[in-house]
Amino acid sequence: MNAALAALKRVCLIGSGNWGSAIAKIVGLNVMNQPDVFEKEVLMYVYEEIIDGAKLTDIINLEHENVKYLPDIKISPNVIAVPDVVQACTNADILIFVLPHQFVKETCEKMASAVKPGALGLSLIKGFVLTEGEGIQLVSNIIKNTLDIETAVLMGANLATEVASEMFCETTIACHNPEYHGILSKLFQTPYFRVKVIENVAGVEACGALKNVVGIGAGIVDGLGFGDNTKAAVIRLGLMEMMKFTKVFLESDDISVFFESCGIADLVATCHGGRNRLLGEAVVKSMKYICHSSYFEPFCLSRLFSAAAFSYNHSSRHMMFQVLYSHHMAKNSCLVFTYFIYE
Ligand SMILES: NC(=O)c1ccc[n+]([C@@H]2O[C@H](COP(=O)([O-])OP(=O)(O)OC[C@H]3O[C@@H](n4cnc5c(N)ncnc54)[C@H](O)[C@@H]3O)[C@@H](O)[C@H]2O)c1
Ligand SMILES: O=P(O)(O)OC[C@H](O)CO
Repeated sequence: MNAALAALKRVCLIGSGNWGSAIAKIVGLNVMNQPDVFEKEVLMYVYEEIIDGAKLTDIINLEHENVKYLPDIKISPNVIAVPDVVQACTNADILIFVLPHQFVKETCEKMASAVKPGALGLSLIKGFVLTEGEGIQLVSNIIKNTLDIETAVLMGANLATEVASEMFCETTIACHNPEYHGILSKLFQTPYFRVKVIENVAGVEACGALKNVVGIGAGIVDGLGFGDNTKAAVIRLGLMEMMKFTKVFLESDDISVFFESCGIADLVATCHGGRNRLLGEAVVKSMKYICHSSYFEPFCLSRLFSAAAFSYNHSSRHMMFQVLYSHHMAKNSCLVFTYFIYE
């Protein structure tokens, strides 16, 4: 192992929402319990908000609880909330990114001059970044290219509130450099949060992003009251589409990744207990009918990474749900999630 890897590691968290706060609980305790591996203090960048007249950072530092995004869960006191992202990342060796994907690029640009050369990035962000011109990009590539650091990912069937309540689950970490595998396990593994580390970063990350789309489809099925058999069909078809996407757009034939926690397990968890599922259900219940080719995006804001078209004909009970997620990616190529459900 090289000298840089052997020195004590300073960890920071970039993001502090529902998942960021749950992960802060794990990382804070693991860092404290391994003083031979990690520095004790973990700075956590918190996008400042005022809650009942008080700053969220002050509340977290006084009460050791993120009262807005993860109430009733205590975070260990060595996790210090800071509102300045540059302060949070300065001198850190491991930077854990857990922001909603739409904020990642601007946040990295602010951090660029302060990040330690040779630091390791780790993205827990599930989504793709869509920009005019460059099309769909992996979040890990945005971090890697903006900060010039190696970037790993962590994805899995990890609904934040369940993890925070210490209910058993598994997760998948992917990192190209095997020298980091051990330290990443030490940072995240607990008796209830079981870590497997592999090397297929793009495959793991694609699973985390694509399952959101299927989760919205599952919510639509729930909203329409179509039952568990239909939802199982959507999950199966969705998994096949996820595989097809990674083969076509990431040129990856590695299907083993779909059988890790980041794959089928996260798909099932999201389709039953995720917010993407809630979104799909809420859209159907609140709107009943959405014209064909109306754009889904305004309704779900950041939750969908691309434009989607949805149509439902109530009288014939025929539903079609499409996500045109490759529209901007390559000229003349367009892979489409399409669910046809007839009764
Ligand atoms: N919640 C889960 O169960 C869960 C589990 C696994 C992965 N994830 C993924 O983790 C990522 C973060 O999700 P979350 O659930 O923690 O978020 P969240 O929806 O709970 O919170 C949103 C966060 O964004 C912050 N924010 C708002 N405006 C901002 C800005 N302009 N700049 C920077 N930050 C801003 C808020 O302060 C808050 O911390 C997502 O990619 C999500 O898919 C979530
Ligand atoms: O609430 P969702 O749908 O964003 O899913 C949360 C997590 O990704 C589940 O692992």
